[in-house]
Amino acid sequence: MLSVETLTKTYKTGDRALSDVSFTVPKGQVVGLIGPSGAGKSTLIRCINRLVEPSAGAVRLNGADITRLSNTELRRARRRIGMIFQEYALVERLTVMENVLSGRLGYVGFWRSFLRRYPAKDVQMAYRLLDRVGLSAHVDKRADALSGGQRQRVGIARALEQEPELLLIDEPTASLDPRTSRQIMRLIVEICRESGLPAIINIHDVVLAQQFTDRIIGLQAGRVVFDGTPAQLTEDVLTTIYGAEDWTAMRKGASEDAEAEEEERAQAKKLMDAL
Ligand SMILES: Nc1ncnc2c1ncn2[C@@H]1O[C@H](COP(=O)(O)OP(=O)(O)OP(=O)(O)O)[C@@H](O)[C@H]1O
Repeated sequence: MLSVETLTKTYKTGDRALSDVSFTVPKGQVVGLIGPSGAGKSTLIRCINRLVEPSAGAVRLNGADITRLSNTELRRARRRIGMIFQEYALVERLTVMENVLSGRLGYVGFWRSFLRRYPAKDVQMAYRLLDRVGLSAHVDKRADALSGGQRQRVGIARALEQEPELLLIDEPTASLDPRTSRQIMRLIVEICRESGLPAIINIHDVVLAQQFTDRIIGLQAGRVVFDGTPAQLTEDVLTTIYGAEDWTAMRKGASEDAEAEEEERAQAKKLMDAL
């Protein structure tokens, strides 16, 4: 379980990015983190793994307060926090398997990883995970030969190869088309449920967050202004989080995406019927 307690961050510039943010995420729960640009979503994710040092408050992962750890202890704790990124962060010239195995870098010694001699159990786990994310047929391909959706699947398998106790996910679908985005969100949520992993997903796409996550936390100017189920996220709440103008624009964008996709589907059906 993850517990964030009165977390506050003030940058050196004086910007107060987070104010007294508190919530807990139980095992297996997927939380969508939403809010307008500058609300503090990235800062929150980065404070949880201490890529950004919090100014005050605590972050407890299964009991241990991450904000109080020494550098050595922090390195060890970070092994247990899997990150998934918008731009995948793969090593392009390495194979799918090698990219997944790099999730073990925090565990194996330097020479072993340098020589790419991973223990057999790590390799077995990587095969199992690649099968789970649907990439069994692409194990030996170079990362730069994959589609965006396949790359993100490698990113997911690499994070899981760390045997994490928490997943922090930053805009996992921002570089993907709407259909692939839904597949990736579905995969992430299924995996978290089946392995009891808590996850926080920083996500711009409110419709996608509502469709797939268990719970949504809305940030505005560094404060939690909504914490509830997707069903509780009403138009009124969204207007409060984003402001009337921005929410109307976002909603219009989302319905245009859905219309474009419907159109695409109809075209594809016509083509199939004509064959
Ligand atoms: N390194 C930094 N130094 C100073 N201020 C920062 C820094 N990083 C972020 N901020 C400020 O902290 C606030 C929150 O920024 P943050 O990037 O966390 O928001 P966000 O919700 O992730 O935005 P976006 O959706 O645009 O990525 C903003 O006011 C931002 O200007």
